[in-house]
Amino acid sequence: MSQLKTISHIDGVGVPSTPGKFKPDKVPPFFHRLRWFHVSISRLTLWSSFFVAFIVVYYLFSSPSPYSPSSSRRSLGVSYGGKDWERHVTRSTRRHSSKSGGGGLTVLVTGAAGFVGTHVSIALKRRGDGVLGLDNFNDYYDPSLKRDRQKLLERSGIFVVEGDINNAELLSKLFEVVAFTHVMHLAAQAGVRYAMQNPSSYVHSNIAGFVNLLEVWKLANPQPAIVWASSSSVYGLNSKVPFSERDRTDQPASLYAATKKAGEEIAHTYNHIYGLSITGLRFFTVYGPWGRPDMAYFSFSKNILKRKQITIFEAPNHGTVARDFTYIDDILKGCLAALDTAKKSTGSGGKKRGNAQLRVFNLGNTSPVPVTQLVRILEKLLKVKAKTKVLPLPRNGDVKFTHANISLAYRELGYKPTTDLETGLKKFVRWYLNYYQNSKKSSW
Ligand SMILES: O=C(O)[C@H]1O[C@H](OP(=O)(O)OP(=O)(O)OC[C@H]2O[C@@H](n3ccc(=O)[nH]c3=O)[C@H](O)[C@@H]2O)[C@H](O)[C@@H](O)[C@@H]1O
Repeated sequence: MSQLKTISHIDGVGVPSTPGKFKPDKVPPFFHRLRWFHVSISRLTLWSSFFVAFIVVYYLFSSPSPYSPSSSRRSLGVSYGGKDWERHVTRSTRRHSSKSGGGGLTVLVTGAAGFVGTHVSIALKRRGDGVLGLDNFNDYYDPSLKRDRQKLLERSGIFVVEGDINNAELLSKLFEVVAFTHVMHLAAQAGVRYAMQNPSSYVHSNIAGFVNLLEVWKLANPQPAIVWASSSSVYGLNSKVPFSERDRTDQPASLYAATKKAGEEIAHTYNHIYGLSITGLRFFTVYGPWGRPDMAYFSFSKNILKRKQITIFEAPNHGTVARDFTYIDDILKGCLAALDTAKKSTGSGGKKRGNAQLRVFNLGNTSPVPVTQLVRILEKLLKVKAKTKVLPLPRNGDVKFTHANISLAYRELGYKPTTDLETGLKKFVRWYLNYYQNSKKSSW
């Protein structure tokens, strides 16, 4: 009876509109079954609605509004925020005074799981500075190498926030939680030749990402002092050697170089309008342990060991292609010196309060080495003869040579590279064999 009531109350179908014509006692069994079926469907619908409502309410109350700052969030597929997250961030940025005189900086390192980023972060932490890493762990090259670098960072007490430099909300949150005194901005789309394949990734990271960071830094209070990675590639087709910071940089030979050059101009703008202290470092073909698999010294080593052919580019008329290869430890010293000599930004809350420092330095080795010589050294260290093929230098952004004049960096930063290519490659090869062969990891 209650079943019948339910049917008539919720579901009008099957209830006669004309009373008297319908005699429930004489309903055939088929109609009973039909009614029972309707009851079940209605109950199912009711309970499903309750269930859906419950899920919606639960979601609304458990996941905080994206506009509430002290909450846990998911953005670009990465979670951040919340008490636990903040505890990691705060612990990582705690300073420890040290005998070496360090320990005075609180640094955000973007691209911390990258090659230079890992080395710089660990060096800062070791001397007592507070360090927080930021990295999006993209797959431009094998992300497992980045994850292994992250483990190294974690062992040194450095927390790496997983996120993109284009995520303004995340960046603002970081500056809300920590009063960073400095930023070492190394996150970028690297690689000269890859720009032909994926041009937008260069615009996304090296231009849009950089502007996004600057927009956050200009508003930060205190504004941090910024040191960032430019590139020797800005010299482009410049033929005057060695390259000096005063030389022209308006002839980039690749989109990569153009985005780095654009970064230098953008840095000028933010320094001029907002009083941000900014130092650009023009790195010259940096190499060493935990390096980048897309670079020639790294991929040559892999292919030589696998007895695969490598391609060596040559300039027109069998001309030599050479690079001012610079060892990571020397670059590292230049980075720390740039941070230590960086003056404070002068603005706050988006307002400039005075002129701020704006610098650009070459960080090279001052002794270019032909790529053929790089291969000879690797053959000797790996004890394997390389199978080589010589091709003309492709028109995809490569330049014939690079050669740094480092007198300005020497004067202002005390920068003095001490590692020749063979010594540096010896250290790289030792690391490479240990990392890939002894640990049985598959190489990139
Ligand atoms: O100094 C810099 O600013 C730049 O240094 C490197 O760029 P690159 O010097 O081209 O370094 P590699 O890709 O390792 O190439 C080194 C040399 O090997 C040559 N090469 C490369 C690849 C190859 O298959 N064959 C070959 O002969 C290149 O022409 C170049 O002369 C980095 O990849 C850039 O991210 C960085 O900004």
